[in-house]
Amino acid sequence: CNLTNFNLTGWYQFGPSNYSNPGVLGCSAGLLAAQCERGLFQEVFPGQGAEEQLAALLEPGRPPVTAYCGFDPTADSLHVGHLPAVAALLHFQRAGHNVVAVVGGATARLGDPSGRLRAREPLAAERVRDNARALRLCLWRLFENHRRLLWAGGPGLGRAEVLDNARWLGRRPLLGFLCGAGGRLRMGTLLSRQGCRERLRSAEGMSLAEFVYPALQAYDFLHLHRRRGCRVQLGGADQMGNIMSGYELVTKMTGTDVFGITVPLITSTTGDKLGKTAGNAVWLNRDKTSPFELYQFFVRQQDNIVEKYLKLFTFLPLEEIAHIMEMHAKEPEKWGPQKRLAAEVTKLVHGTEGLESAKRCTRALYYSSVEALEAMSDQELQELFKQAPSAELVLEPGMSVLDLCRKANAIQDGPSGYQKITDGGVSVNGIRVTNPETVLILGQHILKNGVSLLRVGKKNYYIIKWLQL
Ligand SMILES: Nc1ncnc2c1ncn2[C@@H]1O[C@H](COP(=O)(O)OP(=O)(O)OP(=O)(O)O)[C@@H](O)[C@H]1O
Ligand SMILES: N[C@@H](Cc1ccc(O)cc1)C(=O)O
Repeated sequence: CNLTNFNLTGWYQFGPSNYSNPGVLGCSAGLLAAQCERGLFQEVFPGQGAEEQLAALLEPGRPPVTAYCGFDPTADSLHVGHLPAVAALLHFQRAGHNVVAVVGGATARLGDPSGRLRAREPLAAERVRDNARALRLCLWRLFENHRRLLWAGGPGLGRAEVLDNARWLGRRPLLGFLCGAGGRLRMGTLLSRQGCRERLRSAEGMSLAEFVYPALQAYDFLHLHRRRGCRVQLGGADQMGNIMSGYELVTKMTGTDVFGITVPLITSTTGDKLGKTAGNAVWLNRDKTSPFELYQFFVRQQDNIVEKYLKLFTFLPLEEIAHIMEMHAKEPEKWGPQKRLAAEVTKLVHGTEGLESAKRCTRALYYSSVEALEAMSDQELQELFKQAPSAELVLEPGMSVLDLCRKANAIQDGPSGYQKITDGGVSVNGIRVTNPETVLILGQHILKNGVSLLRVGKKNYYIIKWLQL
């Protein structure tokens, strides 16, 4: 974290992580230091100069500041890689500041070249419009879930807004833009940014549309500064170049000091940035990644990363995270930090309902809970079906457990499959069946919601959906 340059005594004067309790401390002075401690802030711009000004700006008792972060609708959902940027906005909000999430309905048409070796596939206007709508809803859900379920502080939470930059960029005539903002941004500076230099050197080069992308993002900052008094832009580490262009434009056109803060990039175990480009996105919309899958993604995190993720993705106080980790050292087999991480993130993303659903699916699939399976909605069953081999079968009169196992392709044909059952290797809805000829009974082998959970061996689960019951 590059915040070591900061006058930390200034930041810490009310205690580093106590800003989330404004009733007691009324404090945002610890905001940046606290987020730095959480590993949430990577760099601040303009480095040295920001030290005193930003400290003064966020001083307790001063009017709230507005911070923004943009998300391009290049897909119809946000993903886990976006969560640190969203969490950074939410931490500003928790410290009493106002936040704006901008959906890039205009910028997505051009495609941000930052950190990319190749241009994005162009997206049709209609597709961008649909994606933008989905992203707006997704962002609102995050703000709302956070406010309702993760904020216990009563009043004191700043305002949150979701805006689409198509509202202002879409209406801006080219000539007006070039004569205004275009006249202030310098070619030399734009060309010298690392992302631009790399792309110009590459075989593919760079289109004019991509080249002007940072200028449009810079214009967003200016627009939000004028309309909302926005002083801070947040973004992933790959956004620093664009944020610097915004800084240049706002300071030149208004003479006001503004700031940029980046969050670290979340990478996969193979080191790729988690997201659409690397094709490893874990989505935040239920139709793409179910609450259960999201929950399982976090439950599966290794010990060496889970503390970092608790700090980044949850709003638990650092002391509580330290306690969770101490308990984990004593009882590692309980996977306590992983489960807490998964629960907190699932609650933020899908609300209490989503968390219940994720736990229900987990109990049904990994703990053979018949009650959980029986309580499932059609949507949950479909989501669960994606996770385990499944079969849709029609119940025929006199159908036996052996028939069921064969039709579901759960055992081999011939004597070895038969023996698997007689050896006690098969259970239906959690009850072991050792007689292969046992006839299936409604309400016992087939649950009220027309489903059976078949287990073969220790870990092989099959979900059966009975048709035409
Ligand atoms: N894996 C990640 N870790 C941290 N921040 C991220 C990650 N992915 C995206 N972001 C940040 O989220 C914001 C919006 O990103 P955007 O939706 O435009 O995706 P992107 O950066 O183009 O990534 P991709 O298209 O590969 O998913 C940016 O500030 C970006 O830096
Ligand atoms: N350029 C950002 C998205 C963004 C769009 C508009 C903005 O004003 C800010 C950020 C990205 O691709 O990640």
